[in-house]
Amino acid sequence: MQESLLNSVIKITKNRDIDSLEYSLISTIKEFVDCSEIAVYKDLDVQEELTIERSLSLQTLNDKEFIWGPRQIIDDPEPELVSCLRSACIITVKSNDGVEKRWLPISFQDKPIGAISIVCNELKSADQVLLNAFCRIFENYLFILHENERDKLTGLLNRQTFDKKIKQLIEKQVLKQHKLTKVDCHRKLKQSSTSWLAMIDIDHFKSINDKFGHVCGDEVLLVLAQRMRHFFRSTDLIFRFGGEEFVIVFEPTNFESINEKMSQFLEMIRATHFPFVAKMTLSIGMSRISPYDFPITVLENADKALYYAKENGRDKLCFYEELIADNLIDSPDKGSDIDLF
Ligand SMILES: Nc1nc2c(ncn2[C@@H]2O[C@H](COP(=O)(O)OP(=O)(O)OP(=O)(O)O)[C@@H](O)[C@H]2O)c(=O)[nH]1
Repeated sequence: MQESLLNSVIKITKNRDIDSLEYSLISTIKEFVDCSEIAVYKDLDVQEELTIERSLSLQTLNDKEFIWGPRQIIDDPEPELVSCLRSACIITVKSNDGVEKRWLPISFQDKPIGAISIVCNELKSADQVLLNAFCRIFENYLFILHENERDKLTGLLNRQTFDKKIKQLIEKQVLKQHKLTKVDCHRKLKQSSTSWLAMIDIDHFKSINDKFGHVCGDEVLLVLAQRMRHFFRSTDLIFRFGGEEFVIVFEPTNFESINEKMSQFLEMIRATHFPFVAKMTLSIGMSRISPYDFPITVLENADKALYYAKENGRDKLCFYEELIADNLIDSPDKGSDIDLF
């Protein structure tokens, strides 16, 4: 027991990203505690309101079979989960047939940010001690990983994590594509839906710095980052890529939807009153992420579209694929001067 426990701790602390950490935590709990369901919940804290996402779950079907549940926003969370998140206390509910559901809070810098739920027949006191210990290890390690993945000023994902995250996304798409080729008619239906990458750059940001100083420039960056977090879905990955440059990787959707969403975003930014600057605009270059693309190619494509937007009046959204189709930019073989790592 002691040896396998140590091995589990080693397994948990081997992780280098938060998604794998959640996966290890659930598998470890499953290994040591006899239960039928485990899930990790997160409070996404959108516009200071409780917005709960179930980031990962495991449901046992029988001795050998279980299913992993995907990331999902919970529109109607159970009141016990809400209480657990609000009070940072363990909440337990026992049904008449003896099945127990327990919610354990997960805190980050003393603030509850999520919870682990577990369903089992009877939670023995030794299991309770283990569960609490696993949650504390998870919390501590979450803190370290969070610090490594995030940009210090804005709290958005940093550039160093981009490569890993986009590779994971492309791998997922390739797998999906393989499955769909087996069901050809399904593929036709889904063809127009792909992931997208947006490269966003503030227009004339240097003049904000020059006029008001770097600290005020930082404040503008911070407000923009908050606006982006509130405007886009929690499942979209938002990176601060460089000084005043941001990259967003979107979940699969079709051209019309992403075009509309990004146009609304530009409109929202135009209407926002930023500190020190009454009006600020953005230029955006977009590129489709195809399953067999290299991350650098996607970035280069979005960068070319962004460059075109900057050269053609700024405050606009340009799609790489449209620019190519309309012969407005060079063919794919010509190089770009994007500086990668
Ligand atoms: N405040 C602040 N400024 C930064 C940071 N990183 C980069 N910058 C500044 O961002 C500015 C970027 O300027 P440029 O690349 O010339 O572009 P721009 O003025 O935004 O003009 P266009 O992109 O051509 O519209 C420079 O003044 C940098 O010093 C940062 O972390 N904080």
